[in-house]
Amino acid sequence: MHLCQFYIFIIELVFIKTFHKTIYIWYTVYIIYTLIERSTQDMISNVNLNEAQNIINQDCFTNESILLKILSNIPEAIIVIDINTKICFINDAYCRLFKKDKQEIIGRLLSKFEPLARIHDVLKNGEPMVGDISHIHSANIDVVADIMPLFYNGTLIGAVANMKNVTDIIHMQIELDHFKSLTQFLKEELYNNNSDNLPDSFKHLARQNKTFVNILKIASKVASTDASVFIDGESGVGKEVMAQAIHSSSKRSSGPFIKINCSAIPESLIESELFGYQSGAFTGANSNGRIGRFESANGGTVFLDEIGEMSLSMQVKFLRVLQEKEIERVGSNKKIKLDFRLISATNRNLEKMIEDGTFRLDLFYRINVVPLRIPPLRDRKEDIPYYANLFLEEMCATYNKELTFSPEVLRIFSNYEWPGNIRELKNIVEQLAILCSEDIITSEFLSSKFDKQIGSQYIGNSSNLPLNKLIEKVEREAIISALQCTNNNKTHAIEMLGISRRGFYQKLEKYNIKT
Ligand SMILES: Nc1ncnc2c1ncn2[C@@H]1O[C@H](COP(=O)(O)OP(=O)(O)OP(=O)(O)O)[C@@H](O)[C@H]1O
Repeated sequence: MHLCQFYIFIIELVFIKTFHKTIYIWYTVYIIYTLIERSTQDMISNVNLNEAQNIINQDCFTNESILLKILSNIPEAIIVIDINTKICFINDAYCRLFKKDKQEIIGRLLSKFEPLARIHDVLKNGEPMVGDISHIHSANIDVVADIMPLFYNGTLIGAVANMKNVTDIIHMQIELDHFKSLTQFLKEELYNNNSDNLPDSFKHLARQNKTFVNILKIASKVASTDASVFIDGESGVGKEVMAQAIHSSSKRSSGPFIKINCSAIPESLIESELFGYQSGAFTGANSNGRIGRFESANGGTVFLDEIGEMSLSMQVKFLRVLQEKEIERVGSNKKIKLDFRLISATNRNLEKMIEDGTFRLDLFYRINVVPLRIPPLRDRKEDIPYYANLFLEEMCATYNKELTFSPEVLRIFSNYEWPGNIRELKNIVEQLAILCSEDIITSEFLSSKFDKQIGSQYIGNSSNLPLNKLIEKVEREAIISALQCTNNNKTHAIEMLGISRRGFYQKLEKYNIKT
């Protein structure tokens, strides 16, 4: 449709409108119909093959004016200058990009108003420049350019450049680089192993195991942010303990820590449990209404435990709350804004559940901003004596006793697999503290599940060694173990081993044990 046709259309419309509404509508339909018809005819004439063939037969593609027309219509900005930098040709895209008028610029010297343009370098050395990205000062834009020298009979006579505006891309690239280095910096900060000592809330959670100490360092750093943390690990490894430590060392520590055990809430009660309800919301509801778990976590931390046990319908409800950070109580349509930090945990493989279609990927992304994987106790054996002594101290305080472990028991504990992890260890220590009638807990008090470890604690698979070698091996391991149990306190280790101080130091030297 031509522009003038469009104007006629408007004038006709305005004119007729002053007469009558019905005529106006019919006339509008008529005008639109005729315009569509006319423009269709235009299109057909545009693709008139005979006419096109005639033009081609006139050798149009070698015709200078047609070639210039083609150049003019190319969407990339094109400029041709001669050896003196005089501008000989620019196309329409160039005028648009640099906001220049053809008449104003043709014949002028480019070196006068764009002295730093790369095209001057091509004029100097006759070498092409391909994919060159540069900033054009006069237009304050960034362009990517291909610049070719123009030779005539071997003599350099000028250069041609075609350019594309990449200002937005360059800005995006700069932003991307900025965020890349920021992410890198934050990653290094987060995972930096040589960081300062752990804050108090994390200190007591581990002693020697490097992997776990590093996890604690990450957790302590992330605690100061509001990022969602996702903790996974086998049952009893200490996921809830970790969540508590993060909360305690966060800026929300004075706020509530609300645990929601996803497997413990029946599907029918979920909404009222989580979101609360208004008075009279349903039969049997408390007449004063009740606030839900999310609302009671306001200003603090929500710990979503066993998140892998959630039904898909429950996941949808959770996702909405996490996205919008607002809830509606059952029986009310008033939205309540909430402010809480989310820590979730599971002992299930969520990646596998996503593959199986039983866990939503979008929910996974929302909860899993900083992942923390807690290793099982069998992979951090060096801390077993520490945990055992820590729990024994607690139990002694509870049951008003004074007990210690014999080194042998601590060695047995260190060799056991602990399928129930720290929870199992804590339970065993409590049982022993209750049952043991003597000051020192020896292997006699251990249940039959430790029989394998009792039998092989020193010998292991070395029973084919000659006796003197076997004794040396057992001695060496007993000393190392006593040192581990006492956290390298030599006086206590000597007491545990029941040997003289002199004998202890001789053996340290003999077995090359570094303390
Ligand atoms: N690092 C630790 N230091 C001291 N006690 C710990 C530590 N980790 C765990 N415990 C103790 O072990 C027991 C189990 O810990 P917790 O409940 O945090 O484990 P969990 O991984 O959340 O278990 P589940 O997956 O079954 O919910 C608790 O009694 C806890 O006090």
